[in-house]
Amino acid sequence: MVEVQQVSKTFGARSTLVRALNNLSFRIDRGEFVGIMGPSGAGKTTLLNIVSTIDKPSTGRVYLAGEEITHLPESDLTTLRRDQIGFIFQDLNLLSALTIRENIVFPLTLTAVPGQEIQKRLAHFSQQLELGHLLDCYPDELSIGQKQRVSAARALMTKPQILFADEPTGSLDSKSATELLQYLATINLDDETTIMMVTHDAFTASYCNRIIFIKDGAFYSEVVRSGSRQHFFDQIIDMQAAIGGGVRRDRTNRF
Ligand SMILES: Nc1ncnc2c1ncn2[C@@H]1O[C@H](COP(=O)(O)OP(=O)(O)OP(=O)(O)O)[C@@H](O)[C@H]1O
Repeated sequence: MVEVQQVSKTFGARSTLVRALNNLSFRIDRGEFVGIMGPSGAGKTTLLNIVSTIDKPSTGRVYLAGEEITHLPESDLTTLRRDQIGFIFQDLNLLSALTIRENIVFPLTLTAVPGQEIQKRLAHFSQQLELGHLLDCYPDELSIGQKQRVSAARALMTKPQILFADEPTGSLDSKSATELLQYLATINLDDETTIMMVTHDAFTASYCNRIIFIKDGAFYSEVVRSGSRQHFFDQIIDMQAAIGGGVRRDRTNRF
């Protein structure tokens, strides 16, 4: 579903040159729920931006659902984003002049999805994410956690093949975070939505099936879940300790 081949990314030039990604390669199969972790400055957000078509690599290739996206013209990227990709990013990008209902259906307004189907999905996702009572409110009237759930519902409305998430629980209290993660795990299992999620948090990461650790823009290691979530969490914590370099560690027991 995702293939990253020898991707490098540099910013700036000469004395200000920063090598954010350095010859990075990996793949994510359809239906996987993969976490990207690593120390601050490792290149996680740069990687997510490149794989999710927001930015381009300096060198290397990226394939999404079998299609090389690295050299696709902007018009094709727009279609790809609209039809196949969902985003849950930290800056929620909700449109303040629109109601929650309008925000959630917004990605489908320019598609051929029939109105009846849009209403069906709206009912489904607003029920799943407990947003039914908020549909006529405006974003400014909602808490951060509620806005994050709206952002998730909006991302899921197009039934994306792949969902990209950047610290999706970053601004949530632990109850809301757990609910959102459980929901992501459910759509990953039930709808086979492939998920790639950047996070610093081992508890959040423990909902994934596999974690790719990067350091200094390069592949460092990976951990695959084989047993309980608690055991996976412990393995992630151990890898964070091994990788060092300013990784935030939170051993708090949230299970
Ligand atoms: N637009 C940019 N211009 C210049 N340098 C950049 C730019 N974006 C990222 N960088 C640099 O690239 C490196 C990787 O940054 P990136 O944000 O991808 O790391 P990260 O792993 O997501 O970090 P954090 O965990 O702190 O969010 C850092 O050294 C950063 O300063």
